[in-house]
Amino acid sequence: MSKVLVSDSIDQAGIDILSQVATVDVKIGLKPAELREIIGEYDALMIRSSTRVTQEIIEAGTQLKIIGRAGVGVDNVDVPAATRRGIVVVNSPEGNTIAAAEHALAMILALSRHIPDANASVKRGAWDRNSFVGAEVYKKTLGIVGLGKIGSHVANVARAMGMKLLAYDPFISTERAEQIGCQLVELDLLFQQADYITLHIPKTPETTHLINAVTLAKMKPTARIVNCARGGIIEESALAAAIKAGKIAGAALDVFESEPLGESELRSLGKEVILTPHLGASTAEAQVNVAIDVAEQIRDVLLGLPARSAVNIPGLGPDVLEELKPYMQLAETLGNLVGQLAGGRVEVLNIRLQGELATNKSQPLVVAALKGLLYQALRERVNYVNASIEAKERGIRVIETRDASIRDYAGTLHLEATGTLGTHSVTGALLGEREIHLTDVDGFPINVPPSKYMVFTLHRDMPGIIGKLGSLLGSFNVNIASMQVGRKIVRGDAVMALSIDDPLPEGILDEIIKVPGIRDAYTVTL
Ligand SMILES: NC(=O)c1ccc[n+]([C@@H]2O[C@H](COP(=O)([O-])OP(=O)(O)OC[C@H]3O[C@@H](n4cnc5c(N)ncnc54)[C@H](O)[C@@H]3O)[C@@H](O)[C@H]2O)c1
Ligand SMILES: O=C(O)CC[C@@H](O)C(=O)O
Repeated sequence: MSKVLVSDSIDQAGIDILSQVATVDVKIGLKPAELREIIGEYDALMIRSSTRVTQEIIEAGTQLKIIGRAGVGVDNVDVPAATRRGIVVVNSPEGNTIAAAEHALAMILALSRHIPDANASVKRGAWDRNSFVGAEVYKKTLGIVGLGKIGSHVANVARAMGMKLLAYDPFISTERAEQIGCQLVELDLLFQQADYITLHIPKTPETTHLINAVTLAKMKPTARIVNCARGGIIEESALAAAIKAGKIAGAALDVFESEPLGESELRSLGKEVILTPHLGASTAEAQVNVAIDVAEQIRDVLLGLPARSAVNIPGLGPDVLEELKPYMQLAETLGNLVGQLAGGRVEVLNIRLQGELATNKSQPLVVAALKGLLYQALRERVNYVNASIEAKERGIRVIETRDASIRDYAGTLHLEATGTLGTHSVTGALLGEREIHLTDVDGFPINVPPSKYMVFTLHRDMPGIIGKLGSLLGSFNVNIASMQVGRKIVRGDAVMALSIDDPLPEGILDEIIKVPGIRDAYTVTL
């Protein structure tokens, strides 16, 4: 059974899912050296934001197949190091969207009405109504930096509160911004006009210290700024100085340049500054969402299935992936099969997507086919993350063609592998949306579900050949589960596909090839 290490606090709903397929160890608060010491035993690691998964940890995780981040940001994971090692990194891009957006909105209102300090003063025994006169957000301008998932939800709620919305996001269209009721503007204009500025962008080299002494100087003296995105987008020393000097009115921060927040001038400021300890995602609902989302992906990857939100393989929405998953399994099976038929080193892989597949995203299918093709060479080392890199390094040329015409099946996938030992091809389709069927081998039509152990022969279609092969296998105690012949013309060349119950014992393939009429034979394990 696989082993999963959970090294940050994760909702039980996630642990329950992982326990269906793995032994789960929950060890919270491990020091880096302790994590490095034990990570080698585990197939999967599930974390939140506290565990730092450095290159050193990744290198020590010799069995690791997947790292699951129960949340959005993967800035605590060395993703390039994981990719190099073929480890899938998954996250939960949407599980805590609402929680983070509501935290930002709560910060805006709390800043406007001095809720934290007013609360603290009443609890101290005071009844001071004069020190906490606030400001309304109604008809005020909110500047949203980053109009993605969280920024858009903030916009929707803020609009309902009667705020005027400006947004800056160089990657979204004016139409999209207008749909959400935002006017897309340049950053400087947003800084100049906003009464409230809320940040919902990732931390990148471009966004690091986006809020600094220079940009703070562009803001209104009454402006308040909220950061529930990532620490480091605001230069904290410049922010503290600007607030002290009255250059802006206040700030609410949930995230910090260094977490946990250590010595900081921000701690010493009054009611104009609100600080929370990275609580954006900390709602019961969000924690259940992200735990389930990530645990399901870890479970899938441990079962050999693709993950829907892998950050280091081509991104696909969950809906698209759900639809493609069975076809990805088809592609992988066909890749594995054609690789074994071709034997030797494959130099060119032709992939034809037919029917409904021709209009689909092909990249995941190509990756799955390559994963299957390379399985014989690389075994468990090849996966959806590194299959393309491995194929490239081996000089495998991939040629992709599409044919939208629909023949016998809604969608078929055809793979042809040319290698040092010749060319072979296989075609497959899905029956009833999930059941894989081989529909063609080397140009001969067949219709068989693939099985774990198979034998294929290329032979002359002539009387007695099936009986002779059956007797030969019987004499070696090989039990045939099913058999089918595919031919183009009567008494011409034909292909036989046999499913057998156990692996073909050594040496029997040579005996099969000696049967008169059989020209070639292949044994395959899928
Ligand atoms: N505080 C928390 O606990 C918490 C919880 C969840 C998410 N987050 C953080 O919130 C942020 C937003 O998350 P999301 O889910 O909305 O992400 P998202 O990817 O849906 O949206 C991010 C948006 O930022 C835009 N963007 C990128 N670079 C930009 C730039 N230089 N200037 C302006 N816009 C830019 C993108 O186009 C995108 O629309 C992330 O940093 C995420 O890590 C924090
Ligand atoms: O509470 C957490 O795990 C952090 C959540 C948040 O920062 C995220 O990136 O999803």
